[in-house]
Amino acid sequence: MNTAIILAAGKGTRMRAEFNKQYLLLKGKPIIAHTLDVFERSPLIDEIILVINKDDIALCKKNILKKFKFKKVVKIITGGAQRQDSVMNGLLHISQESKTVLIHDGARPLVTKEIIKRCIEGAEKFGAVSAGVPIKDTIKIMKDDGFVSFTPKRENVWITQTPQGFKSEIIRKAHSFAAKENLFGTDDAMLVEEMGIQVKMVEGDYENIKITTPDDLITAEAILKHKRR
Ligand SMILES: Nc1ccn([C@@H]2O[C@H](COP(=O)(O)OP(=O)(O)OP(=O)(O)O)[C@@H](O)[C@H]2O)c(=O)n1
Ligand SMILES: C[C@](O)(CO)[C@H](O)COP(=O)(O)O
Repeated sequence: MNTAIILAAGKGTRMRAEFNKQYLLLKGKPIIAHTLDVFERSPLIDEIILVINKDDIALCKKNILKKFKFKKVVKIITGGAQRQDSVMNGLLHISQESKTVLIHDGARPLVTKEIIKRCIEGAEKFGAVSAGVPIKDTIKIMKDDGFVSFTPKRENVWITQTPQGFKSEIIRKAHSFAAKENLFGTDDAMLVEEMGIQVKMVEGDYENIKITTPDDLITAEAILKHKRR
């Protein structure tokens, strides 16, 4: 059984919208509905755990789940203060039979069934994977004083995306380990790496952007218009 944990319990601060960015419309449809739709339509996903803000539950049930008839959303869980806490809450509710878990940002609505497939197959084969794309620009690692510390070789630098996929026992152990050691990661793969487990990068898509700031909405609209999705 394959489970998707879809994270939508953030505050969307950087979006500077009047309400949570997950419910902003993209081509007339809420961002979170776009995201859920791709996982709903993937034949490889058996169940979806949706993690949202407590205050959004009633609206989400009415305007998203009922309206778009998502049948694979088996549980709606409230998130936590940090993304990592929201993931942990989601992990506590996956089915016992779940062998593979994909963890995905609800704010990445342009994910595709092909990326989902690569992440599931990669997680089954390697135990831990992350979607990503090779960086196109040169990266500078900075010192606190604003001067460059060093420039990593571009061929070794990827932009991390989601989904990130894991064998369920690996990601459960990683989050328990992080909680015990008081480790914080901005993604889930970091926590697995901290346990000395290698994470394999799998091909994401440059269009699989995270809707974080207002300009990302313009980019996403343009991608959807161009793709006529
Ligand atoms: N406590 C949190 C924080 C984030 N997320 C989710 O994790 C994804 C990636 O986080 P990000 O893009 O940073 O969203 P926000 O935290 O809402 O944005 P900001 O940092 O601008 O407040 C988003 O789908 C967000 O809803 C979550 O479920 N729970
Ligand atoms: C998980 C992630 O999307 C990988 O790039 C990113 O780390 C999420 O960061 P955020 O600050 O929670 O958006």
